[in-house]
Amino acid sequence: MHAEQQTATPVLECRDVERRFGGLVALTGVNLRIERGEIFGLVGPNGSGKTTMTNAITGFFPPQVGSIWLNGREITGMPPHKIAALGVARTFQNLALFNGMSVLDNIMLGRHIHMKPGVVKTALYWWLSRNEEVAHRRKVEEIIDFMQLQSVRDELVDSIPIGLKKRVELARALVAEPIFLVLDEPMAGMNQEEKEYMARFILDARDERGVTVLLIEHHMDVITGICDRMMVLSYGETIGTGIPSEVIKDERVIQAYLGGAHAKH
Ligand SMILES: Nc1ncnc2c1ncn2[C@@H]1O[C@H](COP(=O)(O)OP(=O)(O)OP(=O)(O)O)[C@@H](O)[C@H]1O
Repeated sequence: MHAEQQTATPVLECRDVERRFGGLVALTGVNLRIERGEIFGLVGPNGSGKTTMTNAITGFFPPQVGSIWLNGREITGMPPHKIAALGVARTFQNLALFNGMSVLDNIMLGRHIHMKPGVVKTALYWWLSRNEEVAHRRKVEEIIDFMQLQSVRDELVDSIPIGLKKRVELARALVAEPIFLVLDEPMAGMNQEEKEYMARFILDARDERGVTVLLIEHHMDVITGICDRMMVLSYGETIGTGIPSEVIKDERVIQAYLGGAHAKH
């Protein structure tokens, strides 16, 4: 999808977002519009505000100024679990898996937003709960197949390599059946082959599961390879937005980021 295919209601819209931490302005005047089915890249040097942006969108650190909209509904200031329940899933820059638990159980945790709580219900309507559990398990198995994790499904998550751990994180996000997926450096620490696999899974998540993606990534080859559009942050401000092949030629972007020590290929 390209910019000219804009839909009436974007999946995600940020209007004039500002986030401060004490005296530090981590984001200011950030406007962002992500259309349905886009893979949107967010790049910038270390400390430019990328993770702050994901934390603002997912409700962990709401903006103090501006607003955030999901499918036309304002979500500014909602707690993270409510935003998750509206269809936003994320993976974290530093792995957030539960060591000591299997790959399967880690992925199963991603279903919690679809599980109905209540001991009473479980006790009185055990048969209904069982049906529900079967449905959750079916979804989890579907995603394990989709992410090609069958061979490690029963392994402890601590015992598998980093490339597979990142895949488990993506699987856990996908079992939540999100409409919008925020990926914070999903390829960090990966070798070339693992990066290519991950890029393929992200494309398939969009193409086969209809997920719209915000992708934070330092590797510019990944951004230019799979993103429809991108935005560049520098010191909390937007310095470029558009189609990757054009944005990477912008002099300001080259100065702030691509020509700097942070660019990785
Ligand atoms: N919880 C916080 N408390 C205080 N300062 C914070 C907090 N989170 C982020 N910051 C500051 O906000 C600025 C932006 O940080 P952020 O982590 O969003 O950058 P980033 O672009 O994601 O960097 P990196 O590529 O290193 O992950 C930095 O100066 C950082 O120190």
